[in-house]
Amino acid sequence: MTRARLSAATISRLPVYLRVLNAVADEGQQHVSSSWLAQATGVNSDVLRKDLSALGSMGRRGVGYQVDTVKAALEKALGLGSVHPVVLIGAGHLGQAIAGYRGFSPRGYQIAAIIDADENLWGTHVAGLRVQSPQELPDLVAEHKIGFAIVAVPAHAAQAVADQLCAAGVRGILNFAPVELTVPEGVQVRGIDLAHELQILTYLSTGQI
Ligand SMILES: NC(=O)c1ccc[n+]([C@@H]2O[C@H](COP(=O)([O-])OP(=O)(O)OC[C@H]3O[C@@H](n4cnc5c(N)ncnc54)[C@H](O)[C@@H]3O)[C@@H](O)[C@H]2O)c1
Repeated sequence: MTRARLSAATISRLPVYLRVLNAVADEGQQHVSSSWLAQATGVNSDVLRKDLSALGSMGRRGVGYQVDTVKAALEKALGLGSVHPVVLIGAGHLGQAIAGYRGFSPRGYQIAAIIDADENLWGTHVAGLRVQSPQELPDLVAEHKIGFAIVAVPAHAAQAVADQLCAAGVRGILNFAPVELTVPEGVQVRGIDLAHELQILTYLSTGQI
């Protein structure tokens, strides 16, 4: 199995399977059936079986899935098990909330540095980390071997920030700014837009935006 063979849709479901299996493992359960796991994750059982078979041959007829085995395969596929340092760009309202979020480290991500262009913020601390200037970005990326960035700057600044990140060697950007980023081949961008999600929800629930 190579991770590249998984579709984006499959990859997006893997954390959901893992979250449910972690809860099951915490309760001491060792096996789950595919139909139970499908229901618990809200995924069609054919889709679930296909997703998990892409990670290896794990399910056994009559026994189901061994929780630890599937968890290990999911963690490996998602690159968990090691800590991924992340740089956060933008220490404003959203940046501060992200920096304070405690859900990253249990899943293998650690905010290693925070950058902001506002010199009034340099030297102040957010979630225990010193806010640093954009000039320090290349050194920070190299020093902490940072591969990922979270962008929480205004839309008009986001492309320039993305350019700086790519030049510094960052390979993956989680972008909260409401703008499409252009990046070189080999760099991945995932955009998150809560208003956009609400619009989709509105359409799905009322048929109107
Ligand atoms: N995706 C979402 O659902 C969602 C939700 C809230 C906010 N946002 C977006 O997140 C971004 C931040 O929102 P906010 O409310 O935190 O704004 P904010 O104004 O409170 O903070 C933005 C911070 O970015 C800094 N900044 C500006 N240009 C910079 C640059 N070139 N390099 C480094 N830092 C720079 C500013 O100094 C400021 O501290 C905005 O683009 C906003 O639209 C997205």
